[in-house]
Amino acid sequence: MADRRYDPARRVVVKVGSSTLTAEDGGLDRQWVDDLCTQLAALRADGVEVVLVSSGAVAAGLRPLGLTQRPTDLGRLQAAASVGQGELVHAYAAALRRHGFVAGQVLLVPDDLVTRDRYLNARTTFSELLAMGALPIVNENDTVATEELRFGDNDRLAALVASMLGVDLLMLLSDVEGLHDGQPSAGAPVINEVHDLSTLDDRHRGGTGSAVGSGGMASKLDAARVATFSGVSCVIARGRRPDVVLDVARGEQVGTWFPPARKRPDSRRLWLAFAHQPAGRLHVDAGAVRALAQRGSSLLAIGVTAVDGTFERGDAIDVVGPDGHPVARGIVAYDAAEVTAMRGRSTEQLTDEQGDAFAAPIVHRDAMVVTA
Ligand SMILES: Nc1ncnc2c1ncn2[C@@H]1O[C@H](COP(=O)(O)OP(=O)(O)O)[C@@H](O)[C@H]1O
Ligand SMILES: N[C@@H](CCC(=O)OP(=O)(O)O)C(=O)O
Repeated sequence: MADRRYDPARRVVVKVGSSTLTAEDGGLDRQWVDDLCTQLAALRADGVEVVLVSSGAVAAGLRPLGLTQRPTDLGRLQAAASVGQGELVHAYAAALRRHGFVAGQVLLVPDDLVTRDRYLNARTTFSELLAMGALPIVNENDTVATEELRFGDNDRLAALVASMLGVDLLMLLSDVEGLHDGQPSAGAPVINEVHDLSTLDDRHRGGTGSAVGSGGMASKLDAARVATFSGVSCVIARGRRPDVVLDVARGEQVGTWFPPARKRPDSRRLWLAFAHQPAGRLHVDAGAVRALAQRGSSLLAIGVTAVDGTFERGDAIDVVGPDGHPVARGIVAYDAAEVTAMRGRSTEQLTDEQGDAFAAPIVHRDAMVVTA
């Protein structure tokens, strides 16, 4: 078809938000869950590998616990999620089974992706589930995630899973037609395509979102950044649009499309860029930014102007340009005190003074991913 945006996807992550899953009374809309599963099963029957990231645990837990509205305190939110997650997966598993497919539950917390061996382990589990024809259903492990150690919203979690699995397409299904050029309630039109996320501003990032959702548009745009950097197409579309999953998977012009920004970087760099939490920041001068971003060089001490944080050798750090924007993330070869002592000095000066002990770059280019 001439008006396709991209070739039909062979491997997709579909994320559905609480705002789409919930009925008028705030509980789980089982009829919509059935309809979604009919679409997912049709894709799967066509040979497309599908991972579903579904919010809605808290929403699904409200009614069984006799709650009439979403609690605000962490303890009761976690209790509601504990009850609701079972309800949610049961609803998906029952609906998929009617189409002959099996669901597998995957609950993740950020630590599962931060440590390299756990990241690889999670990736293997997904691959095995997909190879066996099952449909992984993912959510944050809300009952154990703490305020400080959360993905925060499932848009980010879905983008990390899409990046980790190297899928072709990430679909973020919400209660809006796509990214509006301003507040949807004020009649701002939907943007069809976004080729450069840096052209968007606060008008597009909007507020925190609907009453039941948590991230709003800002978290979807952050997810689009992670996806497109990872070589994954991203589409934001309305979850209740008939056949939305099938149409978006085929590349039809639905919602807002964010084409991949680059070819998929290698898996280790993607993990470094997104899953890893930086332990500190290195501020660098404009010359170092050019060397990293344009020439793919290693970061040398001479370009470092300041050091934030108390990191150890081997920790992940962000490299920040003179304007305060991150330009790269990498594994640092020295601890914070050593980098502080070395900063601004040439490799020759350092070798003259210290011998070979400080001759290596601060961050070697093989252990760095440029994100600017
Ligand atoms: N520029 C914008 N375009 C579209 N939606 C926006 C925009 N700014 C803010 N929003 C809000 O984001 C909400 C969707 O986010 P959220 O409630 O977190 O949904 P979900 O539960 O699907 O993740 C919309 O209902 C809308 O009110
Ligand atoms: N993990 C939570 C959902 C958190 C979340 O990101 O919600 P949403 O913004 O609706 O996608 C739950 O299952 O209720």
